[in-house]
Amino acid sequence: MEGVDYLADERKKAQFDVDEMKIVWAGSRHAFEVSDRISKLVANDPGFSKEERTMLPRKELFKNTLRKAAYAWKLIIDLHLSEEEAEKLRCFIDEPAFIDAHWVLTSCLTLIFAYAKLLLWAQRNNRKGGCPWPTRCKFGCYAQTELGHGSNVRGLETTATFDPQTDEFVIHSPTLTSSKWWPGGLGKVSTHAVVYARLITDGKDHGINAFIIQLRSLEDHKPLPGITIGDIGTKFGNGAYNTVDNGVLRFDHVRIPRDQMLMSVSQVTKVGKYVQFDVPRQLLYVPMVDVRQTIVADASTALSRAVCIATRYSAVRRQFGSQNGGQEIQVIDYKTQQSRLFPLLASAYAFRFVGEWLKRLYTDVTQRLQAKDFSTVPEVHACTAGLKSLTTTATADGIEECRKLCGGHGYLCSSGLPELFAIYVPACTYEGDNIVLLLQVARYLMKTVSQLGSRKKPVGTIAYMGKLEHLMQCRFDVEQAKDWLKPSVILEAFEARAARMSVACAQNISKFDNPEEGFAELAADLVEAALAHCQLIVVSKFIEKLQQDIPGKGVKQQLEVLCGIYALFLLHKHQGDFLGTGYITSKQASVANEQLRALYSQLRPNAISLVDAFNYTDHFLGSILGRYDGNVYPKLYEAAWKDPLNESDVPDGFHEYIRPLLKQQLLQTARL
Ligand SMILES: CCCCCCCC/C=C\CCCCCCCC(=O)SCCNC(=O)CCNC(=O)[C@H](O)C(C)(C)COP(=O)(O)OP(=O)(O)OC[C@H]1O[C@@H](n2cnc3c(N)ncnc32)[C@H](O)[C@@H]1OP(=O)(O)O
Ligand SMILES: Cc1cc2nc3c(=O)[nH]c(=O)nc-3n(C[C@H](O)[C@H](O)[C@H](O)COP(=O)(O)OP(=O)(O)OC[C@H]3O[C@@H](n4cnc5c(N)ncnc54)[C@H](O)[C@@H]3O)c2cc1C
Repeated sequence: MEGVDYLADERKKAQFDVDEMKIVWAGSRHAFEVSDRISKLVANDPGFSKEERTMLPRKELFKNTLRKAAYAWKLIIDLHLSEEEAEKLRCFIDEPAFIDAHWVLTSCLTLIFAYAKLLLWAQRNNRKGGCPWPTRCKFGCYAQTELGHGSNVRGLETTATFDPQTDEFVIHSPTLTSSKWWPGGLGKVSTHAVVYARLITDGKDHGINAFIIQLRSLEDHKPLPGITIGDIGTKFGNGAYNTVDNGVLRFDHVRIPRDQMLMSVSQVTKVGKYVQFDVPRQLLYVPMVDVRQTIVADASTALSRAVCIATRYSAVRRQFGSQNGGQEIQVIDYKTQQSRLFPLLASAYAFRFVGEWLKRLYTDVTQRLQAKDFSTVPEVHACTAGLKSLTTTATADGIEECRKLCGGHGYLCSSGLPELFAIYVPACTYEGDNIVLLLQVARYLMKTVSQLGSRKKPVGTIAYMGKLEHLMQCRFDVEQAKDWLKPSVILEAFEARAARMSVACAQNISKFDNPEEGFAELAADLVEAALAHCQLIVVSKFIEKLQQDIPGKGVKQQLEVLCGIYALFLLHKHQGDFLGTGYITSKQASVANEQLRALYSQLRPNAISLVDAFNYTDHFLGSILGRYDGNVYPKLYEAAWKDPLNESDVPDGFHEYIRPLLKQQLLQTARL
């Protein structure tokens, strides 16, 4: 750090050991050390500068991303980086790129490999020789979505028709709407793709299956015969996701060998016989579970960045209240600022811990899959779908709230917030639209409720439904604000609310003759019930985290404050649910709010140190408002002069467009 630390006084107020909190945030001492080392490596390397990103035209921007990707790849090899270090490098370079897919591919970390490894899981049984999936000197992408269909995977139109004469599949795009549309890395870079298409043998449609298809020549990079590919166009925001070549792809009767079908759930034999394996068909969807859990883990990173910027700037920014010529009030001291900012800070920590937990749950399911145990797939699907939806919606909204919390300056690209928002907001859509995903959770909840009478006992995140009788009747019976700090009280409140909302939906659905009709009619209520269930998971995983041994002076106490804020903020925001289901009275809700305000006051002196614990470099934050040293105004002023518009005092176009107008005005004035 250079120069004066304008936030030094704030840092002195901390009531906890910040270095120990950094380790809690990173997940372990080892994870902290790797992150710390790699983030500094990136920050100190001018090859990874992001300064001009929002000012570059698309073509230059894209080429610059290619350069960074190649440079990063060279570093990985030259420095012998491990998979873990390479993944951190990807994260701290902080530029969405085709390379993300490439990394997954070659280092077991990237998206495509995540998909391919699961799909290939059963393929070993029917395939001898090498895997067709590219491993070296090739790039891959995941081509599922089409122009006409994204959410409705069963509605995809691309066909893969088996030709037993040649032992090949013929891949075809029969309509305009069957064009693959959106895959990242497809438009300009990928040489191969995992393509989802309808499998047809002997005139019979067997539904969606996955195929590995080479798209471009490995010699001159041109599309192979019968293949049309391009970029789908500029996306929302300057810089932002425009570093990625999301693409369009069409096939005109392209032939591929039979063994390039990923035969995880079914197989086509040489004579064209379709064989369905004794595994659930949903296995085809499990790869989406993989990426969704990664997205949950990433949400806390995006939200914490925005919160770090808004918190530091809120301590630097002063408005009103100057007395006797003294300083004005720091905006962070306004209760309204606290009530908007601190729940987001608490959410960042909450999402961190639920992300860690979800990773463990996912690792468990992958191990079970290897052992052909499919019993936990529905729960993991519901958890990843629901938490992906909850965390990405809250993070996208949270980034935008942080922009507003920074007032006018938050709207400048140099605040880092507009680009962060533009890059992040599609997370609410990709890998499953958030509403569509919550409806999946709702289906799981309705199924659970309908099976309650049977011998099947609810377990895992749905175990609370096992005590439904109690949860439907219990009442919150304490009156003091501090009672709201007891984990058992908070947990029961969230369990009772979630259970009652699910049961109410199930009862309303049962009034319809056709349950599907009931489900469709009550979809909006079902989404709310699903959200209540997901919020319960986040709250309960935060509480579980606090039951662990957490070393470091005051660290656990700070986490307790954050957990209380997260839970009570949700309770306040969704008061209608808690009151409507009859678990609490309006007096108790107002007492909870009193407690929430007290927690904000407890958090206030620690706010800056709690965001310091994220250990982000100024490079990663990419924000003048969020600078570690708080030296905001001189740097904002300096940055303005770097804008291309300020290269000359007289702008291009002056002589053509401004001068004639000025002259005209002068003439008119003269006539008057
Ligand atoms: C790029 C590099 C990344 C680098 C590394 C990673 C870092 C990541 C971080 C950040 C960068 C991310 C970059 C962006 C990446 C974006 C990629 C994409 O967007 S790829 C497209 C995704 N497309 C969707 O997600 C479609 C959404 N639609 C669906 O998932 C399904 O179609 C769905 C769920 C809506 C089903 O619809 P139905 O009703 O037609 O379903 P039926 O096919 O009949 O199956 C229903 C049964 O299957 C189960 N099911 C559904 N989905 C499941 C799943 N995923 N797993 C297990 N079971 C599932 C259900 O529970 C149900 O089960 P029962 O019948 O009730 O027992
Ligand atoms: C940046 C980005 C990257 C992407 N990368 C890839 C990629 O690499 N590979 C790939 O294959 N795809 C990719 N996608 C596509 C992405 O997965 C889809 O856009 C996503 O699954 C949503 O599908 P959709 O576009 O069809 O939305 P739609 O389903 O058309 O959604 C439109 C609206 O309809 C609503 N809706 C839809 N169905 C229902 C329902 N049943 N009930 C209630 N409401 C409903 C939605 O909530 C939404 O409001 C990417 C998308 C983006 C934005």
